[in-house]
Amino acid sequence: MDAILVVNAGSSSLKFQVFGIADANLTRQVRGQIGGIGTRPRLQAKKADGTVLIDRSYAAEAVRDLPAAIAAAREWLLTLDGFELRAIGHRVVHGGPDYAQPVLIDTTVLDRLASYQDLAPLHQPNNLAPIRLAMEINPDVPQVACFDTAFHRGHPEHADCYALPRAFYDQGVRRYGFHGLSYEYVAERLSEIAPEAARGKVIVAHLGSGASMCALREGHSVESTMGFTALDGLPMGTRPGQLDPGVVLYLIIHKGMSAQAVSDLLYHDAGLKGLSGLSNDMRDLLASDDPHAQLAMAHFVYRCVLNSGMLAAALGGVDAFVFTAGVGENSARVRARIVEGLAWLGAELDPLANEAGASLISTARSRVALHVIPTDEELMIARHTLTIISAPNA
Ligand SMILES: Nc1ncnc2c1ncn2[C@@H]1O[C@H](COP(=O)(O)OP(=O)(O)O)[C@@H](O)[C@H]1O
Ligand SMILES: CC(=O)OP(=O)(O)O
Ligand SMILES: [Mg+2]
Repeated sequence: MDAILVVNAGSSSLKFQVFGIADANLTRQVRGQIGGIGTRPRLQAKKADGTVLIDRSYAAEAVRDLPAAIAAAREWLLTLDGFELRAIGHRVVHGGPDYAQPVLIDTTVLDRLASYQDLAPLHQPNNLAPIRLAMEINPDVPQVACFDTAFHRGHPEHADCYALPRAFYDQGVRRYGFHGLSYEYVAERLSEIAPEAARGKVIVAHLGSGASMCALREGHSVESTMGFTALDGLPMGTRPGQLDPGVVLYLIIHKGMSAQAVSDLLYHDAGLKGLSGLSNDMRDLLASDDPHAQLAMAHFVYRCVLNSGMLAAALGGVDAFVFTAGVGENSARVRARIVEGLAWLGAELDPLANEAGASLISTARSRVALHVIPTDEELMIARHTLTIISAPNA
């Protein structure tokens, strides 16, 4: 069967899917991931009908980072047969000022994407490594890069800029926003399950290991909590979220930290991990009664609520609020605590629906419809990839 392989390297997971192509349509064949990288690594993959193909746990040290996960996933993917690889679609987190659309990859594109590596050090190297590998091994299989930043590129300039001298904006110092493939999918899915709300003012909270929120108006992104890099906005597994830039200056000037040491701190040792001193994995914090774990949780919830207020202001109101990604899809407790903080917007949780993992978790009288929509970044990547390889000049 002709197939597209999709690869999505996040900060705590490597996700992959195989889609069959029949009559220019995509059919999901295999969906898998290595999640919990560095904490509780687990390789899982299923066929579209739910048949388990593999479910294997590893010691934390055995898959301690993304490169190790890429190697483990590759080894398993090579055991799959029955697929004729027609293309590979990749999530590439940073598209910089150059890419507002998915693109067919060649060495020029690859070099340009590599030049954004310092703007997304936690992701970009892991997004590009599988591309290089496939170029070497399968040079004839087309590869397509799909960007987290692309969905946000229509922001008005006053939202896209920082209050810095103009030259910096022209050089690419802009508020890009990330998780765009997830927001693109959620916007589309919401238009199917709640078309009226989807035409209105919607906040989507993508709460995973990386976390951000997006304000959607009529299905289009108008604001994001993330900016130039994926450090801004909400606190995350290992990233602090919004931080006074004065802290960075203080660390360099008064604490003698090098740029690399500050980068390591902000990308690897801050966020839930830094504040709790325990773990970057929300499940560990939820299971702990350690006061530092509880502080990290309280901070996360508080910042989610504060940022919701900011996005509500950007939209001038909120018709619907959507939870997605690892924490948003799976933790009823975190959802309940965030919704408590949204009561001032008229949001009212249906606790039973929330505990049951329903798709609609608000009461009938809630002024904000509350949804849980499992994201599918890989489906968006597969669609973009198919479009690009089907174009006449591809
Ligand atoms: N049942 C759960 N309760 C709370 N958090 C969860 C649960 N399941 C997964 N998570 C969290 O989801 C995060 C991973 O989400 P995911 O969207 O896959 O992240 P990423 O793509 O950024 O690697 C992890 O931090 C994990 O703790
Ligand atoms: C951009 C980003 O933070 O992605 P992820 O949540 O997959 O780590
Ligand atoms: Mg992710």
